[in-house]
Amino acid sequence: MKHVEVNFDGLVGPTHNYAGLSFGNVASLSNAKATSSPKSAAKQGLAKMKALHDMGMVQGVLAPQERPDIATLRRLGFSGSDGEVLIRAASQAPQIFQAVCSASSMWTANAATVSPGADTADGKVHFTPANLTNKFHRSLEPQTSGRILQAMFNNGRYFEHHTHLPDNEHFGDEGAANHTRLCSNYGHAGVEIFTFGRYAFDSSKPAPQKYPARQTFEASQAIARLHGLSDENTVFIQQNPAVIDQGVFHNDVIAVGNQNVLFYHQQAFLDTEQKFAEIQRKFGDEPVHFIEVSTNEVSVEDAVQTYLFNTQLLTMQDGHMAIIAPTECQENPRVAAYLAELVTRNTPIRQVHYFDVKQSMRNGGGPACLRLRVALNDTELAAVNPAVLMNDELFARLNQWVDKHYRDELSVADLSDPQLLTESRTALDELTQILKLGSVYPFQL
Ligand SMILES: NCCC[C@H](NC(=O)CCC(=O)O)C(=O)O
Repeated sequence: MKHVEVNFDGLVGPTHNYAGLSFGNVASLSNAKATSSPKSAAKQGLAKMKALHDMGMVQGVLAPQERPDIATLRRLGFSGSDGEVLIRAASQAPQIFQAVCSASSMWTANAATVSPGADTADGKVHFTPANLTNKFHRSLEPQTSGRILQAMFNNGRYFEHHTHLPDNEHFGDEGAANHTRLCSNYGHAGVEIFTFGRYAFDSSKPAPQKYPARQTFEASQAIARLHGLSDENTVFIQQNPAVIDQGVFHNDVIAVGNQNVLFYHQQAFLDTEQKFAEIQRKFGDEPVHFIEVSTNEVSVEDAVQTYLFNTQLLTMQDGHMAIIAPTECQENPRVAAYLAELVTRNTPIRQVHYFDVKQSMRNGGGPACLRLRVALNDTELAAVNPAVLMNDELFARLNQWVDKHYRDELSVADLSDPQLLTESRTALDELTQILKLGSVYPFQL
């Protein structure tokens, strides 16, 4: 049986904007209030999806969420017609209003944690949407993420969907951005590495001082239990609190893994030596390539600015690996030199491909944030809703859809235009037909 890793990229929604909502995420705060381009953001994302499809990867699309989120504004006491709710919230509580307009569901690495059937006790692929409790604008995502994932992986024989963890900081869960899976082959049981930022129930343990640790140890453990993972194929490792305080708000800003490679920064973790020995022991006889980037080669600051580690590490059809990097890496001489040298070393990584995803980068989301990985065998892949898988026709159709519905420019002030709500709902209604998702949005239920 053949096994592949499918990347499901988030399609950028029509309200993509820069509102400075993510304390601890340097790019989000420094680009607050800049004018965005939802149309070019969506097209940059689609171009990356199409390029990966053309490289021979199986590529999927994950639909965006309904924004502005009128249902949440009603829960918060704003009333009247949908237009009145919007106008009232925008004038009475502009910050809350901006948060319910965020297109942050585009970063699908935070949509869920996924464990492939090779790792789970019942042999099914398990999905748990991330509760994203640390940021209000992101905490609005899990229910709709769950419905969209159900509509994409809609077969109880192969796919198991869990409810997101309790909505509380103790169980703060950021999904696959803090989860890496190493394996000798996508179809073999692997080692699932859960990286957490702090212990929720033990304040004596190390924790960041300046910026929040979004993922807790207890949340990571709950996901491993829900997914039926064994001790022998899980490792829990703490992120170095000092790098969280330098803007590494998710582990995928400082490390990325694929198959037998873990590419990481020297300062990424705590107890690195001991934990890597555990990873190697659980991985088995074949050696893991632990590719460490030292602080001398690339500083944490450069890593945060360029997203060197928020890259996709993909196994190409010839068995070698390629790095999918943002153009910010190419523009930084130290990082560009590092990558040029890396591909000449004796490791599985042989190529680097640069992509312009600047619209997403300005909010702190690189190529890896934009995708959710799902390792599947042939039978499971055949059970995935085929309308969400990228091909030439879907690429053309989605580009036309973006051209028809998206604005070229959007400023924070434009978010209170009632017309934007109508445009967004019209676009999403049509999208659910293109992707054959059925009714997934609050306005459709
Ligand atoms: N994995 C990348 C996630 C980036 C995301 N940025 C944001 O939500 C910024 C939105 C804004 O500031 O408008 C976050 O921090 O969770």
